[in-house]
Amino acid sequence: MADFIGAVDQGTTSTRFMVFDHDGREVARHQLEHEQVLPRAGWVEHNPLEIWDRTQTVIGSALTSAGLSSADIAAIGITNQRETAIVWDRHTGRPFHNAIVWQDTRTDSIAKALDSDDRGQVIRHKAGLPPATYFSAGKIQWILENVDGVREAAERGDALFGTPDTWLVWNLTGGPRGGIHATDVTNASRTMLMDLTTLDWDDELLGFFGIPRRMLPQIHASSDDTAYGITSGERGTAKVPITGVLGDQQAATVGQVCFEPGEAKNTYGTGNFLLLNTGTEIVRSKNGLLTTVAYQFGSSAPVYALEGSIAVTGSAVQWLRDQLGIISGASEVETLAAQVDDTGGVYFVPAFSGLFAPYWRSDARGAIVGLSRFNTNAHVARATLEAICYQSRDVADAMTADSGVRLETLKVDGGVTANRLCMQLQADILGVPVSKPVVPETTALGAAYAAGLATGFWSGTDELRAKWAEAERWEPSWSDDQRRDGYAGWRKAVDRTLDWVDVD
Ligand SMILES: Nc1ncnc2c1ncn2[C@@H]1O[C@H](COP(=O)(O)OP(=O)(O)O)[C@@H](O)[C@H]1O
Ligand SMILES: O=P(O)(O)OC[C@H](O)CO
Repeated sequence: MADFIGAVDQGTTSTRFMVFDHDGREVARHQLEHEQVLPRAGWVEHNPLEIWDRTQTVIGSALTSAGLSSADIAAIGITNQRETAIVWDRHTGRPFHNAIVWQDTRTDSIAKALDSDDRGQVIRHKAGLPPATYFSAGKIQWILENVDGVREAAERGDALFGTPDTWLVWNLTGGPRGGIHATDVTNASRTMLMDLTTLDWDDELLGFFGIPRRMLPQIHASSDDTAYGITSGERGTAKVPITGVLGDQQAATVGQVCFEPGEAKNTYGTGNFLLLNTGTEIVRSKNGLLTTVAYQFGSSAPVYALEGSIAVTGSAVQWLRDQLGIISGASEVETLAAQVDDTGGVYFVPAFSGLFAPYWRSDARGAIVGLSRFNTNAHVARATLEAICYQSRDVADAMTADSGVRLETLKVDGGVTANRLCMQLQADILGVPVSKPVVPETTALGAAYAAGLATGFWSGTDELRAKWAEAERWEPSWSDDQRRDGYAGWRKAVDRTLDWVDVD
């Protein structure tokens, strides 16, 4: 009897496999990091074969550690870092190039050119995204133009494109021996090639980037009991149906059971991703947010979201550790920041590779401003935590402006939420309570939920909603004046970072 659902969470820094029982409780997990390949300033790559190898290992090890076999797993869900582009040979399974990761900025000139004429507006309208280096299409174009033989292979139908979900589904279902080439609506909505209204690849968008349609996977619902096939049986993954696929931030939205319009979650990891469910309505942002597909379960209508994507939040804490050396582990930032009552006038804007939402300024670079001789490492540490919260405030304000929805509570998850001081600062800076669930692994849980809904393991969203429970809550403690003045200082600091580098 298969009593469990498995979930692969293929993230930017690591890949994990988790097993959940019918109550949504974790019964097994294994996680492995992969190399961050940084060939030049601004370039970030992953080795797709390493990711595939890690995926097989974590599945096998998690099952073994819990004394389970694949016969105990009713279905698998896959969730993944989004936008990251992989192009490979359908006959050999060998990638033509390393994966170009969502953080990579090599396609700056491609993005800029699109925004210099009408194409930028067409893309915004059809795909719901602003031209930026973040999305997959420019990365595919770069591979087609810079790697020998790929364009010809793509025209012949021998080169396949996929985000990490597609790469893993194809490999898990047999690879060159009949692997299924598929993606879901949420991942497709991040490529810049899908029309949000038709949920299909769009020829005009494909034309902007010179991408042959034959390279692209079939788009399916996020929860589907047949489209993604059955695992082929290598290394502990025998004959399990893959019935859920969705991007990691959308999976966290599902794991946080944000099923009603107006419900939102914020995930604090390498970057931050705040998603607001807007229901079956497509809300086009006028304030620098993305319009994206939140999920589609089976044949039901797709549910959309507004998203504020922030590139650098938890990774700014890593920078304090690795580059400045003022802490030796991420959790130490809390102790250091708690040594002072405030930042002593310091603001840190970690615009390491420009600013994502709501600014979309690739000409910005990081700045620490407001320094006086009085300031210490502790002020910088506290300013780093505040920067995570102020960037989230920027996107929350943009969401209110776009949708009219004023958050009543912010549901949070991700690695940084272990930092209680940061969560208190978030409540103070937003002026709304911050709430963290009992199961912090909302991303893997959301993928498991999508997979389990498809097979009837769970009956529907009402059953899932009943499983959500609060573990911790932080109430705002700042006065309105303090909140207003603090935010005004942040906006001034952001201004200082703009127009810093010449992207041409
Ligand atoms: N106690 C902490 N305080 C602040 N940041 C933290 C803390 N613990 C972890 N982090 C940050 O959280 C991030 C990892 O979170 P995680 O959710 O695993 O991210 P991802 O899925 O993006 O890899 C790292 O950038 C790390 O610096
Ligand atoms: O892998 P994560 O958790 O850093 O998430 C990355 C996002 O999907 C990028 O859009």
